[in-house]
Amino acid sequence: MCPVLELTDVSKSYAKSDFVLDKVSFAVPAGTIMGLVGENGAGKTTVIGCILNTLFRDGGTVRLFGSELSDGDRELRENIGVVYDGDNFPDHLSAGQLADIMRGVYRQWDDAAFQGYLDSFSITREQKIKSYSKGMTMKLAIAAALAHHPRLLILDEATSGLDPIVRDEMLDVFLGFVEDESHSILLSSHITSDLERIADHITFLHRGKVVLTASKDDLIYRYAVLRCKERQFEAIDPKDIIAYRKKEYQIDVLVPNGKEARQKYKDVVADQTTIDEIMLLLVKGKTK
Ligand SMILES: Nc1ncnc2c1ncn2[C@@H]1O[C@H](COP(=O)(O)OP(=O)(O)OP(=O)(O)O)[C@@H](O)[C@H]1O
Repeated sequence: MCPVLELTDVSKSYAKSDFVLDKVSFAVPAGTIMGLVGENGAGKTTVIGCILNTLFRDGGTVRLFGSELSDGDRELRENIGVVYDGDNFPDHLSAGQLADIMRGVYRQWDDAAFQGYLDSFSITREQKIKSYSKGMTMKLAIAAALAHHPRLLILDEATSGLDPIVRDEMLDVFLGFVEDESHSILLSSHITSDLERIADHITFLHRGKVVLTASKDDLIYRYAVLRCKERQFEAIDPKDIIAYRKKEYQIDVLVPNGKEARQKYKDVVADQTTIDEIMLLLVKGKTK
């Protein structure tokens, strides 16, 4: 089966900005959740804009469900649900009024499903969005994105700003969504604990480039960080080093296979790592 979403060498620059999105490639297979992480300004929102054609790409291709999205492509758009961190809808509307609009936008709009989400999120049809809390705003956006039965959900920092309880609830909704193996999610987030909980794969962006893309289980259970003294560091084969960071008393070295490294470099401590630590090493560290 072809990936639900596939980016190949997607590039983008902005006028009056040094930032360049540089040949970004990754794929999101059906039934999986891809986490997109990177420092502020790494290019996550730009990637999402290029996927949705809201930004003009300088080069590269984006394939959704095996086809390229064009501006008037209603069929493909029906199959994508999008949730942004900020304002998703005009705030003078109520959830009920939003449903009336969405019914005209999406052929697949399912009012019963929308009502089901509203009920489970404790949102009434009458209350105006302007009086919502941040959590309610996000829940409404997620309900609206899911109610037209998309196959791909794109979430740009959709869980940031939510308290741990609401976040946990939303993560369960996302996991429920991908139980259908034709569904997928691309989720950009700073909250790496969320990604550790739900992502199947993680793509790390740094200064507009993909610096690493791997399965979450590999990142957590296969990759490792070696804690080295200078002389131990010098003995490490550069081919084994993804990134390293010199600290006051030790050098942390990210390697792709902790088990192999433990056998090869017997006197070095090799720790299991976290998405946060990997991101720090990729962003603040160096490559050999
Ligand atoms: N319209 C624009 N014109 C010029 N530069 C822009 C524009 N939009 C974004 N940029 C620049 O592109 C870079 C990437 O921004 P982008 O919003 O994609 O990053 P991000 O990873 O989503 O960041 P954050 O985590 O802070 O939301 C930044 O340096 C930003 O200033």
